[in-house]
Amino acid sequence: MASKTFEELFTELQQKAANGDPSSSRTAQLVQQGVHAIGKKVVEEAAEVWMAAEHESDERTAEEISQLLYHLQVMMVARGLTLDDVYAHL
Ligand SMILES: N=c1c2ncn([C@@H]3O[C@H](COP(=O)(O)OP(=O)(O)OP(=O)(O)O)[C@@H](O)[C@H]3O)c2ncn1[C@@H]1O[C@H](COP(=O)(O)O)[C@@H](O)[C@H]1O
Repeated sequence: MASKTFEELFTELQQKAANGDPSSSRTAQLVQQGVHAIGKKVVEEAAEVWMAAEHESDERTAEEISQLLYHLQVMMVARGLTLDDVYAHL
């Protein structure tokens, strides 16, 4: 059972970006650093997904995918995109 849905996480991240303290919120910290820093994390996490899928367990692969999805959501928030903006292309 998921502890939160993709949509619930996105709403939480929008709130953290708007009101969060960068000293305690990873999201607020990343948004403050900007799209260049967030982009580097997206690429890093994508590579970790690839390596986990080829060489590690299902659990580790799922964990890396969750971290990639988190950083993609942070990028969306930093760019002011909504979930609907992305869903329109799915
Ligand atoms: N789902 C996540 C999540 N997934 C991944 N991460 C971050 O991504 C990191 C994983 O990347 P790495 O393995 O590269 O970790 P790292 O080496 O410590 O990262 P760097 O300092 O090198 O960038 C974790 O340490 C977290 O900082 C997340 N940070 C927050 N969330 C959720 O986002 C919500 C808001 O969190 P805060 O903004 O921190 O309040 C909460 O529900 C959190 O559970």
